Amino acid sequence: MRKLFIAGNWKMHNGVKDTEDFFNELFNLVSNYEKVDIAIAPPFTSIPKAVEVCRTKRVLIGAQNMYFEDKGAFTGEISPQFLKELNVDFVILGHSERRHIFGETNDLIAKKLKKALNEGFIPILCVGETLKEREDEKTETVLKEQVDSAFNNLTPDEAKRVIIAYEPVWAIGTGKTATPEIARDAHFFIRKRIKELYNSIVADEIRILYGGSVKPENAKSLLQVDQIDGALIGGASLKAQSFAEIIKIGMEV
Ligand SMILES: O=C(CO)COP(=O)(O)O
Repeated sequence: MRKLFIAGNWKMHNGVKDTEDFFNELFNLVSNYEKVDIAIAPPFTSIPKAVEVCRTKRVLIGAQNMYFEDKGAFTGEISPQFLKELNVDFVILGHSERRHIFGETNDLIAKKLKKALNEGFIPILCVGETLKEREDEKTETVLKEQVDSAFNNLTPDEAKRVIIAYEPVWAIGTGKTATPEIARDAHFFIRKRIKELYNSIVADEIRILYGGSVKPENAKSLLQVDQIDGALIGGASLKAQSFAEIIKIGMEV
């Protein structure tokens, strides 16, 4: 049985003060959430505050990106060692904004994924097609390329530790959510591919989250789908109230 993973990706929102306020409010709204895993990826500069205020809580704190080298002349990049110093639990890799705004390639993402696993982080690998790719009926081709490239160099034990987030680019920040059927088909395809690359044990264990305009209003219909093992939430994770509502829905499905 895969435990639901409810994660917030704050993107470039919530500085230190807003981070502290968010968690204070969240812990007032939800105290009992042992049935699900909760995770938040704040901006780098808010991570120490998030780790501090969550010290006695069961909330995973993550980074939104990471480089694959430990140190060197890589202006603007963040070393996995620096994240370890901050006690970061997980790292989001290959988010569509990294792929499409900052030009990250499948090859670069694969290197980061291997490094994240070597350093003991839980990686959340994001995959997903653009609207044009979906309209051109290339969704499965794109997902296969992204998955194959990322897992190319991973052992079965490493593969099991990866969390995949299916985030169709056309559903991110647009208010257009994939229907539960579209999400289920994509998750099923990804899990089938993992089974072909490894075996059914890895495929059954790996968690696949859905991301793209998840909100309290649609969370139930998505989270109750058997193939959907949680959510990676952007906009609706910025406010404690809406994130708490989604956690409560996750506890009930
Ligand atoms: O990109 C996302 C999470 O990583 C989804 O963002 P929204 O929930 O704002 O659509």
